[in-house]
Amino acid sequence: MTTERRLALGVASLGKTFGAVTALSDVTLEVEAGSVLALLGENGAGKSTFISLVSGAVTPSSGTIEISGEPARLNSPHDAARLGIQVVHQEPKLTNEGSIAENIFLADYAGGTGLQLVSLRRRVQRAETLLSKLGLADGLPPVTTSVHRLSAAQRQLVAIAKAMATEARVLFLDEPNSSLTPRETTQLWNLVRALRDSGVAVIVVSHRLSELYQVVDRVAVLRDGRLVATGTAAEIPIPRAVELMAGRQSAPVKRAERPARGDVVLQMEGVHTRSVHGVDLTVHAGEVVGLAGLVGAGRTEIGLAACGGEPVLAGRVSIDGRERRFRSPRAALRAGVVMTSEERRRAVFASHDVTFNIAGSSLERLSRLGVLSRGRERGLAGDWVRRLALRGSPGSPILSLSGGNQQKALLARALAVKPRLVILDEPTHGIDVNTKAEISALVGRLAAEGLAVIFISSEVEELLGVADRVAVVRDGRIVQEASGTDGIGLVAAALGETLTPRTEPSDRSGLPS
Ligand SMILES: Nc1ncnc2c1ncn2[C@@H]1O[C@H](COP(=O)(O)OP(=O)(O)OP(=O)(O)O)[C@@H](O)[C@H]1O
Repeated sequence: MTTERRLALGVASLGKTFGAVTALSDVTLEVEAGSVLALLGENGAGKSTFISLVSGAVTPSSGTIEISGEPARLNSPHDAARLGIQVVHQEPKLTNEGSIAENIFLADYAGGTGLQLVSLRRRVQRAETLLSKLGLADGLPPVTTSVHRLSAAQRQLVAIAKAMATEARVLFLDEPNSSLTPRETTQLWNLVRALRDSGVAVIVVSHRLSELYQVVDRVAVLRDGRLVATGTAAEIPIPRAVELMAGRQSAPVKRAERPARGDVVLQMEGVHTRSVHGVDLTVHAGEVVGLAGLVGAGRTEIGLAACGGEPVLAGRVSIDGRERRFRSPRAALRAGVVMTSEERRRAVFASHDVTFNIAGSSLERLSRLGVLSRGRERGLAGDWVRRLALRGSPGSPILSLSGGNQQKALLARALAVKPRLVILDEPTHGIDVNTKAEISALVGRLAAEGLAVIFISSEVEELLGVADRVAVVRDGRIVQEASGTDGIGLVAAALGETLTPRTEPSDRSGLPS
């Protein structure tokens, strides 16, 4: 094995503007073969733009790119792929009907001709060989298994295997661990280490810094589109990275002291829906109740049952002591119950601007005699843009915002209706560390003013910081409840250590029952 340092990727003075917005400016960076680089930055700092430029999806406005020491002109992702650049996105685009083997070797269909160049049997063999070379043979079901049967973590592994089937030399992983349990993340990092040891340059974007730092060698920090620091993980430890990302020292966000909880706002008694089985849950005014559990455990479905998103088949849902049978989320909204969706892409009003995306659920309140006041709409949106430090002007198309900033707009839309009860489903997915802490603090302040909150999160640390009480959900049931820092801490520890991938058949949470 050679000890010679080889550059896998080099960019010089790389920049990109979108109209008046400078997304990336004058970035010069080198990434060695056989290393893992963390690309850090707050929401809107330019990370996705960097990936898009280097992977040929977007053309730079300025600067140069070198791949394996050779200048590269990338006119398409295909050009970049030929030169060994691959990107695995947070939700990998896999063909659900296809098997693992078919997905990995999709490129073996002759481009555009529909011709199958390699027999199925051969593909199965090649997939098995590749997976065992990558050390994944035991982490995945047989390669003939259909991809739609896989967990989020297994889909990530298949997407990486697919990227490696093309002999990638530079692999970008965009928020690969954001929906994974700690155990799944460990498995993913083992794969990343194996790739690094085989000479691949792996560049990882993630807002879950403590997990990310388990695997990275070097760190590069972007702020406002500029590269503000590079160094080893030891030279730029997490607290320093967070400061560099923000451009200021971040004061620890203190948990807001809350007065004693108020009256019961939500009461669910023996609630059954298609996927919820006999749930009892009470949330008081001024209380934040966390719902913990695996992706797919039924946390979202409990929220949907409370807000008219899923028909209640049996049991009772009461708001402020009155039984309600909401026929739709819109009906629940009128009663002051609102839920944010974890599926950002479906929840944004894609063809509208930031203002409408924030004010969209408050239009009745902003209207007089049925006429919408544009001034009040803009005022409301502007207020939330400031409160959430949302990066993007109120008049910008929502899709021109970075992912994390779109997420903030959705959160603002829910809070702007001044609800009695808000159900937040993974509200900080894709949100940077500082903003995440600010959002927890904001939720705490709103609770202190009397809001009742259900906070769904797969990040146990976050629940520890924000929730007064945590209910653990498994298979559509609440299997455990805990309150107080110690109780929640115990639940958090149990979740962190024992969660297992969701395709495992029997006991899926491993929690003490
Ligand atoms: N197509 C576009 N049109 C206009 N502005 C854009 C476009 N794409 C990105 N931007 C802007 O460029 C800036 C950088 O966005 P980018 O998506 O690269 O950030 P990011 O670091 O990936 O953020 P996040 O952590 O939220 O994903 C943002 O201000 C964003 O609004």
